[in-house]
Amino acid sequence: MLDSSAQPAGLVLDGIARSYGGTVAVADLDLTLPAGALVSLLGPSGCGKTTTLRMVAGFETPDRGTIRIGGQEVTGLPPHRRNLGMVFQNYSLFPHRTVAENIGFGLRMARMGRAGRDAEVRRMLDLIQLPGRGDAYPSQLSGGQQQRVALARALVVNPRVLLLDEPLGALDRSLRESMQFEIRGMVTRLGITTLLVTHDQEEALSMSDIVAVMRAGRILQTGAPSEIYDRPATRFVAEFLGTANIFEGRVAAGGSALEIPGAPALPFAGRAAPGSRASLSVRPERMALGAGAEALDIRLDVRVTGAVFRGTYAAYQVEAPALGRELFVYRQADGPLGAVSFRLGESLALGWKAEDAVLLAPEPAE
Ligand SMILES: Nc1ncnc2c1ncn2[C@@H]1O[C@H](COP(=O)(O)OP(=O)(O)OP(=O)(O)O)[C@@H](O)[C@H]1O
Repeated sequence: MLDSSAQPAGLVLDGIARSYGGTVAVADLDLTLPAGALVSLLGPSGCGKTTTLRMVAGFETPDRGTIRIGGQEVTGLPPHRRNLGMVFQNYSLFPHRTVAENIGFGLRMARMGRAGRDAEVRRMLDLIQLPGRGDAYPSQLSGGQQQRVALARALVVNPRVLLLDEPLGALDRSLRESMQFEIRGMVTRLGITTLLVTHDQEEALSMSDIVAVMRAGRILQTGAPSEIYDRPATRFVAEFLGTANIFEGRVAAGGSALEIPGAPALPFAGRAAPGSRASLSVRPERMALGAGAEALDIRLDVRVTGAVFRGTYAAYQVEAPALGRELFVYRQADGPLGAVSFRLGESLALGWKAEDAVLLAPEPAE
């Protein structure tokens, strides 16, 4: 078997930081991309994603820290000596050059001969499923096709790392979804180490091997998509990745349940110091309503205050008098797709398992 520890990581960011005047854009960030992995930086606007990507590309110099690609330090190298491929949302194609000329541009810069270039361009056109379209101009292609050409232009030079900055941001929803599959498939086939920057949680979760959630210049949590979604480390991560029911209270004597005045104790997975303040997160789809709630660790009486049809599931808002608040519950369709089966005002049991209540760590100071 291959010893993966013998292979250098695809890309390593070691303690990189960058400030502009008094603004800290990126603060001592560590991130390792295993060779061939697609890793995304996910976070809200202004959290430092683009600055991080620009330091990897060589458009910005870190104030401190090092960047290594395939084991080689590149921190001080200019962009053209790093051998990277880049696709940006607004990194448009040359409008007055054909698709083939656009794709072959990097090879011409590298002084590859005509015949070699033509063969490579044909190979890339097949890869992006636009065979025979080399003579078209960008304006004759759809937005998704143009973005595929931009991808081909980035990949044709066999870069060591591919950088994608909101590559699907300009596309409409249905096209974005098919492009997510396409880019994911291409990265897997080529085995190219890829860093994706996005503020779209669905895009990060569906495309990545590893997601790093950023806030205010720092990474809050790094992990496989299912890991950060199901076991968020902090309230910010829980809420940025989707809807979360957050409970705040004090840890009970045994260290494994949360006490909220007036409500039954809420057991959770793991342990915390008895008497300390703590928060729990429970995803709406981990909660059960009605008959499904009977045998679960936590049961509350609730009343339905909102019900909406979401296609493959129904979303409910329910009021829990014991907690004095509303909660969100998603229920997969068991009959017709996602049909709403509970009525407004109906009183029901709500329940969840202790293992689905995730203990959150305090948010690091900004
Ligand atoms: N050239 C610059 N001069 C001054 N401030 C900058 C510069 N570039 C970035 N910043 C600041 O650094 C912080 C991080 O910006 P950055 O663009 O990296 O965030 P981002 O997460 O990529 O956001 P967005 O998704 O909106 O692009 C912001 O506060 C931004 O205003």
